[in-house]
Amino acid sequence: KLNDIGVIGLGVMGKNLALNIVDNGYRVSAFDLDPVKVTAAVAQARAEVPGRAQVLDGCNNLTDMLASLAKPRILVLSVPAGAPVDGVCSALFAAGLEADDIVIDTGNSLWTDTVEREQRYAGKCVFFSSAVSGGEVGARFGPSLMPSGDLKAWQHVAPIWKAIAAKVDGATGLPIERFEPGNPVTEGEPCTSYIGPAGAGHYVKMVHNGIEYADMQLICEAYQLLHDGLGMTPFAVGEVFKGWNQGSLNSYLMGISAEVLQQDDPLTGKPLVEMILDKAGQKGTGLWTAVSSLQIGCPAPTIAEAVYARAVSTQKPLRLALSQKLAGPAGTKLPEDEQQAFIQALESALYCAKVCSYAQGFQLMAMTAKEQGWQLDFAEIAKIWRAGCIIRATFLQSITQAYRDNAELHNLLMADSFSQALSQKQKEWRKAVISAVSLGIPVPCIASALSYYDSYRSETLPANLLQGQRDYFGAHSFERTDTPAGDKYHLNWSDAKRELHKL
Ligand SMILES: O=C(O)[C@H](O)[C@@H](O)[C@H](O)[C@H](O)COP(=O)(O)O
Repeated sequence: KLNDIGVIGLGVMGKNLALNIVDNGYRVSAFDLDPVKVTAAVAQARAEVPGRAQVLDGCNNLTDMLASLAKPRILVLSVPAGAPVDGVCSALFAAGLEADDIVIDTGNSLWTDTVEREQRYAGKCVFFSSAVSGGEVGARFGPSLMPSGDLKAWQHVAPIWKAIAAKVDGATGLPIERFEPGNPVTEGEPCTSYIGPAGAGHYVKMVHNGIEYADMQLICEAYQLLHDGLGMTPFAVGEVFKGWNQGSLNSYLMGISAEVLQQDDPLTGKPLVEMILDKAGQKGTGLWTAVSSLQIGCPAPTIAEAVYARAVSTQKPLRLALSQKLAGPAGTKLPEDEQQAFIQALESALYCAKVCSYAQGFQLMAMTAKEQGWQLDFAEIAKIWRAGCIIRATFLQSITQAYRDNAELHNLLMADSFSQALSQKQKEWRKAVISAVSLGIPVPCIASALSYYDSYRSETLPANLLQGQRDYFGAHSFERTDTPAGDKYHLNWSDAKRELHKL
C-alpha cells in the first residue's frame, strides 16, 4: 500500500511532525540528508508504540520517497527558511516530482518568498505553505497550523492537518492537551484553518512571532521590576507569575516563565536564570514584523521595542561600560509597604500592554490584508492561536469574541470588552510605569504600550507643530483644520510678509 504523505527534514520539528502524523493513523515516508536522523525517527516511531499498524517508512533518497507515495503526492518540508527550501524543491524536481504534487513549506519563511515560490514553481508542483507554531512539543502532540496557497491543495491536506493540529474545547475555548505517543487528541476544534492565498499563512505566522516577542519581553520586564525593584528572588517572582497564570494573564508563556524562574542550575544549584547570560538571540520573524509595520504605516511600537530590547541586550560590553558612566536614581528598591500594591498594579499594566501588542499585530494584519487583497478572518485566526502555539492564552478567546461581534473592527481597542478593561486598569498601569521610571528600571514594552494607548485616545496630537516644522524647512505644506480634507497650504516662512498660499 502506498503511503499518504512524505516528510523531508527530520530535525526536531520535522521528526515530531512526522510522529504526530503517524499517531493520527497516516502512513508516512520520511527522509533527511542525514541517514542517522532517518534511522532514529523510524526507531522512535516503533519504540513509542510497539506493535502498532501505521508506520514511519525511512527513505534513502527522494526517488524512493516519491515512489512510496500515493498521488497526488503530499510532501512536507521542514527545513530552514531561505535557500534550503529551494534546494529541496530542485532535488524533488530532479527526482521526478509532478505538476500536481503538493509541496508544503512549514518553516519560518519570509512571506514574500512564499508568494514568489508559488509563482516560480507553478507547473512544476503545487507550492503550498503552512506555518507551524508550538515548538517541538507542539509539533509532536498538536501545533497551531497556518496553511495558505492553492485552495484545491488545501482540500487534500486539510484532513491530515485537522487531525494533527492542537485542539480546543468548542464550548470553553480551552485547550484539550494530551502528550501521549499513539494517543492523539481527536475531540474538540482543530487549531488550523485555511488562511488565504500564498504568503498569507506565513504573514500571519510572522505577526504571531512579533506578538510573541512582545509577550516575552513584557514578562521579562515584569521579572526585572520584581527582581531588581522589589528585591524578590527568581523563585518568588515565579510564585507571582503562577498566581497571574490563574487570571487574565493566563498563557503558555507565563506558565513556562514561572518554571524557568524556579529551575535551579544543575551545575551550581543556584537559580538557573541567574546563570544564563542576558544576551537575547533572534532569527528574524520579529524584525520582519517591525519592518512590515513601518513600511505599511501601522503603529506597532511594542513589537518593535521587543526587537530593540533584544538588540540592546546583545551589547553587553557597552552596557557594562555605560553602567559605570551614566547616573541613575538614588533609590533602586520599592519600600516594603508599597510592594503588594505594586505587584497588583504590575499585573494590570502587563494585561493592558499585552492587549496593545495584540491590537498592533491584528491591525497590521488587517492593513496588509487590505493592501494584498486577502480576506483574513481574524476571529478564526485568534481561534487557531488558542492552543498549540507559543502565544496560546485564554485571552485569545476574548479576541475571537471581539471579531465575532464585529469582523470589521479597526483596532482591538475599539472593542468594548477591551476598551472598558483598559479604561478601568489604566491608573494602575501608569503607577507601574511611574515606579519603573523612578526606580530607573527599563520597561520599553510596558511604557511604549502606554504611549500607544495615550496616542490613540488623543483627539489632537502634536503633529500640527510637526507639519509646521516640515513646511518651515522644506515647504512640505500642511492641511488646515477649517478647510476641506486634502487642500494643501504652504506659508512663505522666509518672506517677511509670511503669506499663506493654497497649493
Ligand atoms: O511559534 C513558534 O513555534 C516559535 O515562534 C518558533 O517559530 C521559533 O521558536 C521562533 O522562530 C523563535 O524565534 P526567535 O529565535 O527569533 O526568538
